[in-house]
Amino acid sequence: MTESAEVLIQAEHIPSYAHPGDAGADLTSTEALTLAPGERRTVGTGVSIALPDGFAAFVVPRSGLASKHGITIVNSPGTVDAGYRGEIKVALLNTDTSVAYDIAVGDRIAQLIVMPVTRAVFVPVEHLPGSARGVGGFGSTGTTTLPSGS
Ligand SMILES: O=c1ccn([C@H]2C[C@H](O)[C@@H](COP(=O)(O)OP(=O)(O)OP(=O)(O)O)O2)c(=O)[nH]1
Ligand SMILES: [Mg+2]
Repeated sequence: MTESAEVLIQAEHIPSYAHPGDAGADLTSTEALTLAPGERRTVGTGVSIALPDGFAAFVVPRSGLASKHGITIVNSPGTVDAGYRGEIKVALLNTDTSVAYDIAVGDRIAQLIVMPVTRAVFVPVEHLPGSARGVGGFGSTGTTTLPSGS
């Protein structure tokens, strides 16, 4: 990862990248709580940032919490706008149907990915240009392996 951007921050715990080259910086919980099976809760991180213009940050789940415990984020990826100055919060969901999940203060609950974004200039038209895909979507190509060369 070669690109970097300066992001102004106020935080109890500065989000940290676990390894060089990681895309996501881990966000920690400011609260101790237990997520009952099926429960969702919006949890504080104690982090407020000012992104440069032309950037956004995305709050995304940690794969370990998801695969081991079923902990995900309801609105993933949560979008943090460049103009947002409030506390970044994480809308956690325990998808497990039988096991509660305990979170302690300082636990890493999500990760933040900072990315450049493009604002669209929407141009209304009568007809959209054709494309190879056309209107096919939502599984239109099936699930089995495509023939090689396609
Ligand atoms: O996971 C998230 C998603 C959003 N936000 C903050 C930053 C973002 O800039 C703001 C608004 O988010 P969004 O636009 O997704 O929510 P909304 O429901 O459309 O609220 P609003 O009407 O304030 O835009 O909430 C978070 O802290 N965590
Ligand atoms: Mg919004």
